[in-house]
Amino acid sequence: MIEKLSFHPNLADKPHAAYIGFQLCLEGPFSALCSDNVWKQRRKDFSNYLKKSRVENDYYKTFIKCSDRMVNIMLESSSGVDSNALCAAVAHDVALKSMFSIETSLVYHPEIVALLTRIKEVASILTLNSPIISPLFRILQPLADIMFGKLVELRKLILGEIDNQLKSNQQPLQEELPLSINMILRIRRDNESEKRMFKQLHEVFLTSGHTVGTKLANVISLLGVLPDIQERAWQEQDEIFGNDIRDPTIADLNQMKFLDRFLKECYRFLGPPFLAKMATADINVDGITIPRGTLVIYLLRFIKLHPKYWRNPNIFDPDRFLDEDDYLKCSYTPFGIGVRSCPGEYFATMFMKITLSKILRRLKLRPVEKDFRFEDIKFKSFLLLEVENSPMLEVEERI
Ligand code: HEM
Repeated sequence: MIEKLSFHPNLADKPHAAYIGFQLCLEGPFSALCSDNVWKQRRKDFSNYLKKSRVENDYYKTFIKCSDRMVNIMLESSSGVDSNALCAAVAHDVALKSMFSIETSLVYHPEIVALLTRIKEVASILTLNSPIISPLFRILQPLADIMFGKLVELRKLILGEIDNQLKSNQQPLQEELPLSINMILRIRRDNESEKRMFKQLHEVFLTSGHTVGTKLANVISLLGVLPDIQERAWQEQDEIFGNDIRDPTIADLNQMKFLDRFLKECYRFLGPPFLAKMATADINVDGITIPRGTLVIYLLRFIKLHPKYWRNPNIFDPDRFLDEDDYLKCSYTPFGIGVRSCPGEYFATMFMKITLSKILRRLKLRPVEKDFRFEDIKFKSFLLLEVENSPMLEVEERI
């Protein structure tokens, strides 16, 4: 049923009421309607800029550089690693370099990262409470504008840099420019408003940086509290690399089957808790009619932990994915499903695998608070499901 619904052309719009927090700051594929030309064009852009060949050829070096920097910072953190702050910073550095062609070192500026984190939290809270907040929307809009106004400095920096890049590209070859510049060129050509430009840039920034930062931090927390799993993941790295300290190649990454299963199991616990869609016309599926205008919410959290679909669903067991055929494809959808599914899946997965490979080979992680176990982890529902009480992690170098 979910599969049929997800690929149904009349059930692909993200209803504004359900994603209201994000409406305040996004205006691109994420929040536009499928019938809207903005969605078609931006979706094409995202898909083009995030395709496999581009990720492997254009972004690989950035992934390696940023993950090296992150491992070094972890090694220097004598009082323990706050994976949330570190991963958010690294992910935004990666996003700015790959999508905006801007070199940053946010890893050394926790105050900017803290601001970004607050903003995304407020947007998530607005979204999750939209039925209550919708009537107050008019009152909240100016407040939100003031709050997002705090991003002005960062925007200025980004736009200033983009302007420089535009000046040095008098006759730009669209394909070779970063995603953000291509978007701006088109927005200016079509005389669209500055506001729209900010929103679109913010969308690129948020979708590429926030999601990856949050998921990477959560995955590292889980690794830290699951010592047996961490050991198995390290053994796999040891079998592939032995004492060789080279960077992982694409072929190496493809060999990391246990790491793949570990990530999938992390996503089963940590993917989006829900997806919301709107029927734009009557839909008939399996004898059921969903009338036009119906808000359809997929309760993914419920499905991903339901004993009908998963053996021992509350146990963290990457090996359940060894016999994947046993599981219904649609009970596992961390990147969404259908025409609105996430175009950044390969980008996110590749960066995360490179970073985890580097961490596993060099470091052993354990919670500073010795008794902290997987069972102590609390999950909280934002737009993505997140770890609420990430433990500070102690780092030991593997020799
Ligand atoms: C671990 C990281 C990520 C996760 C878990 C994730 C998850 C998701 C989910 C669940 C959706 C909604 C799908 C739906 O409504 O059916 C989505 C949409 C989207 N994601 Fe991601 N994402 C991640 C990384 C990225 C990255 C790195 C980018 C871009 C660089 C990106 C860009 C987008 C865009 C543009 C959309 C909107 C697609 C549309 O509505 O047509 N995401 N993502």
